[in-house]
Parts: sequence; C-alpha cells; structure tokens
Amino acid sequence: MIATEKIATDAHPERAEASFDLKSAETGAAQRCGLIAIVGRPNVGKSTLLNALVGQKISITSRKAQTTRHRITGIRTRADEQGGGTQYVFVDTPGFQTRHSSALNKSLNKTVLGAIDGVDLVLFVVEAGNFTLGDAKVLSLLRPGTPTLLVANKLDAVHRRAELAPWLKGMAERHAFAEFVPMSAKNPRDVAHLLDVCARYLPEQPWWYGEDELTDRSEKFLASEVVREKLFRLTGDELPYTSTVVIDQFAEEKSRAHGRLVRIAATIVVERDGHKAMIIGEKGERLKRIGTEARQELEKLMDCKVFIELWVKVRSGWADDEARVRSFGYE
Ligand SMILES: Nc1nc2c(ncn2[C@@H]2O[C@H](COP(=O)(O)OP(=O)(O)OP(=O)(O)O)[C@@H](O)[C@H]2O)c(=O)[nH]1
Repeated sequence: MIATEKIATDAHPERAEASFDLKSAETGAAQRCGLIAIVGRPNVGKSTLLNALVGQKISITSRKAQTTRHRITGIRTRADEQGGGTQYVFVDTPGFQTRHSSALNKSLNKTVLGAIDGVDLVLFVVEAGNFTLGDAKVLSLLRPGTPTLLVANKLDAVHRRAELAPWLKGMAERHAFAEFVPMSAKNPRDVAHLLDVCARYLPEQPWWYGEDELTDRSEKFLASEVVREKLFRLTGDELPYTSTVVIDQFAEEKSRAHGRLVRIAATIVVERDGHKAMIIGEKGERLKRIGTEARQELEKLMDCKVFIELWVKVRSGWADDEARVRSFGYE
C-alpha cells in the first residue's frame, strides 16, 4: 500500500485510525463507500479525469492513445468533521481499441468488461458534443442495472454551447443514463461537482481503506507504469503501443545515507530493431533521459532513493501471441 499523504495521518492520528474502526458506528456519522468504473474509448480523458478525482497523479496520462493498459484503481476520501464522508474507489479501464484485433486487444476488451462487473457506478466518458463508433462500441458493453453517468468531458473545447442540448437529447435516446455531467477534467470546480454527484450513488457502508491511501497497486506496478509513461512521452508518436515494460528486479534496501532505497531493473520490450534504436537514441541519450525522469518521479511517489537500470529487448510479434501476452501479465 502506498500512503503518500502522510501529513494527513500525522495531523489527525486518531481520525486515521478511526477510519479502520468503523467510526461511523461510534458517532453515527454516515460513511459512504463504493466502486466507480471509468470507461470510454481511448483519448477521451479518462486518465486525466481519474487523476483529478483522486487529487494526485497516480494513473498514467499521455497524448498517445492506449497507454492505460492495466486496470488501475485510485482512492479518494472526503471526510467531514464527524468522521463521516465518502470514500470513492475508482477503477480505470484500458482504452477501447477498434482498429486492431490482435490477442492483446482481446485481452483489453476482457479487462474492460471485468472492470464494469460489480461496480456501484459507471462513469461513461465521452468528448462533449461527440459520439463516435468507438464510443458506441464501449456503450454497447454497458449493462442496464448499474447506474451510469454520462460524463461529457472537454467542455472547454466546445465553442458552440447551443449545440450541446440537442446532442444531450440524442445521448439520452442511446442509453438510460442516470445523469448528465458536462464538464472539463481540467477544471477543479467541475471535478468537485462530479464527486458530489457520484457520492449520491454510493452505498452507506464503512470505508474500506485508510483516509490517506491513494491506490492499492503495488509500488512495483507503479514503477512499470512510470517507466512506460516516460517511454511514450519521450519517443513521441512513432513508438507503437505494443511496446511494454517488464520489471525484472524490485529490491528494497536500507541505506545509511538515504534511509530507504529501492533498486529497479526494467526491460522495455519492443517489436522491431528500429524501435529499439529509437528508444536508445543517439549515444544512449534518450534511454538515459527516460531513466532519469522515471527515477525522479518514483522518488517523489515512493518517498525514497531510487536506482533504476533500463534495458531494451526486441521480441517481434508478441502482441499477436496469446501465451506471451499472458506471460507479460495481461490475462
Ligand atoms: N481540452 C481538454 N483536454 C483534455 C481534458 N481532459 C483530458 N484532455 C486531454 O485529452 C488527451 C487524452 O487524455 P487521457 O487522460 O490520456 O485519455 P484516456 O481516455 O485516459 O486515454 P487512453 O489512456 O488512451 O485510454 C490528453 O491530451 C489530455 O490532456 C479536458 O477536460 N479538456
């Protein structure tokens, strides 16, 4: 577990502990808690939204579509003075690929379905004023029964607001949405409003996590996500999304100089020699930068000293080989 907001725990030790002790039962303050899935086709802003909702960057965002390949959870707790309040447990889902149909994409689609199953609320994210074939495919996966909000994101990019009303009417005909939330994931006020709306759909029950916990993903998983983000950011659009990162070593040590120290060795797996050369860059410059930026971010996230060693390997055609996809951790 990663507890990044240590200050909150230190400032209110009794409250942090109480969240595990069902304080609501003692004081009568209501606690709500539930699972929220964020779904939508690639690039509509799901990762940006998740990060804004959780209030800290934990999922990975990038301009490149399809960078969110794993199911990622983020946790947000809004506590009131009495120890009540709402704990939102978010499930992010991979973008929905419609162009390719390799084994990798079959695995992604299964992950999307898995993410929706059993949640209390679904946020179906689209770009306000837009509805594409990709959006329709994702929408067709949603089952009636789970309340679904239509999150019409990127409202700031809509210049003709008057056209939104007929568009929303059209959306209402496509699915029985519980509510419409036109918003921008980049606007904090909109994000706070969305949290208020979501709270109404979560059941009254004690919180599952401590107030300061942000994600239940392991640090090892975060390490692979951070390296992957730097990889895509620093190579631009040329690198295909089939490139992945495997953590070969994640070892913790106690260090006299730094307190805690983590040694990470990771392999970037690509499909072609050309991609390998692209990642390594001239005289290894690019790979070095990927490593440096990943190290700096991980040191902040994990609050310790990090050493990171990166390798690049070529494995051609892995995205089409089901067994290999599984061996990389996508079941
Ligand atoms: N103008 C505007 N841009 C946004 C907003 N939200 C997200 N974006 C941008 O949209 C792009 C895609 O955002 P992501 O959060 O990576 O999208 P995603 O849906 O998670 O994409 P995948 O990881 O491919 O599934 C990025 O360039 C974001 O900066 C918004 O409210 N307004």
